[in-house]
Amino acid sequence: MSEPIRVVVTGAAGQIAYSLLYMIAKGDVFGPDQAVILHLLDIPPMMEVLQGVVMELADCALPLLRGVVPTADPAEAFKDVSAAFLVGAMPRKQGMERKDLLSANVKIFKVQGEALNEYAKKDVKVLVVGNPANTNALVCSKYAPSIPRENFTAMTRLDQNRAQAQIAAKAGVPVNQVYNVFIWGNHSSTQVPDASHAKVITGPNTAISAADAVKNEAWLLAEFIATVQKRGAAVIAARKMSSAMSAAKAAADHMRDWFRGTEPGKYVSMGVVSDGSYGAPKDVVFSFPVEIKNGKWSIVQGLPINDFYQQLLTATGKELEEEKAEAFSVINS
Ligand SMILES: NC(=O)C1=CN([C@@H]2O[C@H](COP(=O)(O)OP(=O)(O)OC[C@H]3O[C@@H](n4cnc5c(N)ncnc54)[C@H](O)[C@@H]3O)[C@@H](O)[C@H]2O)C=CC1
Ligand SMILES: O=C([O-])CC(=O)C(=O)O
Repeated sequence: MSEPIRVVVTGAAGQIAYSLLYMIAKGDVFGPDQAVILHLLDIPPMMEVLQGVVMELADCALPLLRGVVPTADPAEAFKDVSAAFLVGAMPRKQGMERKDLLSANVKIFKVQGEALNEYAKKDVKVLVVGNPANTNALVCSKYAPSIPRENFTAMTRLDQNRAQAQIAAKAGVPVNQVYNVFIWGNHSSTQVPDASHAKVITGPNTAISAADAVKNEAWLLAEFIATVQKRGAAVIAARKMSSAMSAAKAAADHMRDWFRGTEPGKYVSMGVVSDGSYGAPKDVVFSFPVEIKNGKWSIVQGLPINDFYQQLLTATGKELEEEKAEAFSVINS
């Protein structure tokens, strides 16, 4: 058993954290041999609620959990952390787009970027979940210049998991028989769920394209895309609150793969600072298919993209550039 690592979860008294903390503390993310000390950040009015979460974590009697630090002080929360789940932010309500949260949330990520810069380990891996996640991650990275930009990522794994589940249901196979469906661009309704490279496992050493498995190209190009793009809003309409259990699972998946790597030939979606690959605008946080080895992600290169998807990629990239401009005008106002 190695030394415990320190992991911060912000918004620790909120709904996503309620599921996520359990997954981290029981070893789903950093593995069964990695002990953790959890730093729980929330705002001062939530400290009593947070104490309840601390009590429940103790009552789970989890052997990998070696300490819990509940706090409202970013300096204490980010001190020496190796991984940061930035969840704490306002969620949207019915009828809103995620970018409508920019003015409420973007300043949180400036403050937390500064705190990461000052107090976290320099190799900290940061996952931004709070919406609008891509632009918040970009802002956070800008205010943490001493930490490499590739250490700041935004969550599009929930969208990928949704896409995988839709294809599995349509093809009539378990979800783990579907791979290489991924998400381009923004975690917003302009995101591009791309099944054109996806495969469905049909036997011990055989796989066919998702198109052949679902036998319905029109569905893949229209209803599938729209369902994934609008799934967050559909959950809000039904639950009157935004996705939480599935968001926590996706955050755990994202960080697990980042720390522990992806299987050869299998891609995952991550919002990362764009280098302009596939014609995406540079210097926005854009979701790409990535492969991960030794704790480092790299964008999968050379995938053929047809005109249909290219147009959608251009539109989601444009939205990210607009969000970026708005975010910095809010910060500078
Ligand atoms: N990227 C994605 O796929 C997804 C993102 N989200 C986003 O995640 C965020 C959190 O969602 P929920 O947990 O459902 O919300 P919630 O309202 O249940 O919890 C948010 C928590 O953050 C805390 N908080 C607010 N400002 C903070 C600050 N400056 N520092 C630390 N904590 C702070 C609040 O007090 C609250 O306890 C929302 O912005 C939501 O839209 C939700 C689902 C999926
Ligand atoms: O839809 C929302 O506002 C929450 C979210 O990001 C999602 O469920 O994908």
